[in-house]
Amino acid sequence: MRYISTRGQAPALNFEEVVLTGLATDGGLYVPEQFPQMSKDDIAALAGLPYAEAAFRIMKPFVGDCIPEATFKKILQETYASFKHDAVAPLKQLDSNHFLLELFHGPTLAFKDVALQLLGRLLDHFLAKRGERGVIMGATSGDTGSAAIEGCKPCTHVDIYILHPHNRVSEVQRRQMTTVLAPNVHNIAVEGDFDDCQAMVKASFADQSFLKGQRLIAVNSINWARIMAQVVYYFTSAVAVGAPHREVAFSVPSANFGDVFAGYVAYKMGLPIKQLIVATNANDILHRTLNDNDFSKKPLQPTLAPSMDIVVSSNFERLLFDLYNQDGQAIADLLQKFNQEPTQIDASAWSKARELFDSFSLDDAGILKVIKDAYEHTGELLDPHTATAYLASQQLAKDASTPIISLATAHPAKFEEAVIKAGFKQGAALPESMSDLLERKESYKVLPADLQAIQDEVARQQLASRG
Ligand SMILES: Cc1ncc(COP(=O)(O)O)c(C=O)c1O
Ligand SMILES: N[C@@H](CCOP(=O)(O)O)C(=O)O
Repeated sequence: MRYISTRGQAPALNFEEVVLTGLATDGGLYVPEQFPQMSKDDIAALAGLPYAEAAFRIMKPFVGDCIPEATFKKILQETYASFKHDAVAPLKQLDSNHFLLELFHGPTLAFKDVALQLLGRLLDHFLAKRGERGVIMGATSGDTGSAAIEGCKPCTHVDIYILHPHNRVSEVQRRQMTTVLAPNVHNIAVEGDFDDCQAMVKASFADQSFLKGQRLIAVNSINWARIMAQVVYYFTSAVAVGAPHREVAFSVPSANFGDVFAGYVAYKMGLPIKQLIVATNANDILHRTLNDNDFSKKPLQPTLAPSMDIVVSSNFERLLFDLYNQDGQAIADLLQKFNQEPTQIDASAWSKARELFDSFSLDDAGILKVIKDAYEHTGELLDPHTATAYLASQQLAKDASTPIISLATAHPAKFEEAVIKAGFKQGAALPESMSDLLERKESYKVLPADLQAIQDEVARQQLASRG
């Protein structure tokens, strides 16, 4: 399997190189040159398999011969043994046709664990084989950070720097990152928003001279392995409700577009997906683009679903690249225009997207109402991100005979403020392993949203720890 850049100029890479490279040298994101295909029989054969075995069959074509089969199987078994639920991503039936895919049974209670528990292990495997160390820089609006730290903390070959927007993540989210006091873990609270953090991480890939030759690695969904691992639960959940003999729809809380793009990859691989609903909070750029072809930025608004407080959505570029028939130059031109002024995507590309995608946006008042109503009707306490997808699935489902699966992307215990504002006396309880989280010692540095200041800090820490 070869991977190519969405901007068309960077060299093609294999899986190992893609995992260790992050952003392409032309500023694009890597995607497989062709999507591997799963036949009806391949998909049907996933029924009843342990999650790690299904993951092996679905991911193997992406990995190619970069990892020996037995080693990859072992890595997957260890990865998914870290989840609290045997099914890893269990499906709960809410009514005759509506299902909730619980993706929060990993160590940090969000869907990011599904991919980041794997990515940490893949990085250790490749770096150990090469006898190298790497520096990870990641941006988080709340969940990627802790999942990346948890996934990479045991890695003996990496130092990790996570940038989060200061005072814009929930207290539980912040503490899940800042109370990990391992010597290779560094937290930076940036006086800005998530877009600032993500832009500085991407700029650091473009010019890595501050690292004096050390390798820079991405843990955001820039990294293809993140998307690849998320493709698996689209297959496993669809098979559980009748695929490949039946079409399935998904409703996905969305922001950086990595999760729903993984659904698109599953569709391209042959999974019979009838509809992908992109659900957003009040930061509605994805909804405006998909619904009205209004591809324009609006100022970022802090919301009660803070992990989705994103305007510049990284992975949308991967979808555009596919819709534009892999024309990297056209993507580079479009994104340059988008950065300067409101624009539109090409009409035929947009129409193609509309055949599969629908979209939805929900403000804070709506989120609170959904949390309350869903609890009354189903007994499920939804987190504020999941709430957007839950309502979207009810309002946008195409027909009553297609099962629709809403992705539950985080555990409500991470978002006490929203749960209390929705009318509950207290937030959901944290699991036993985290019961003392609010008393643990924290360590993080507050820095301005200034690239030089961030890179100086990383370089200083690297010098101090590695000499
Ligand atoms: C809880 C939660 N739900 C949904 C999302 C959106 O996922 P994506 O960025 O892959 O679109 C995120 C993070 O972005 C998240 O942390
Ligand atoms: N919502 C994310 C934002 C980063 O997205 P990623 O999927 O590209 O890592 C977060 O919680 O940090």
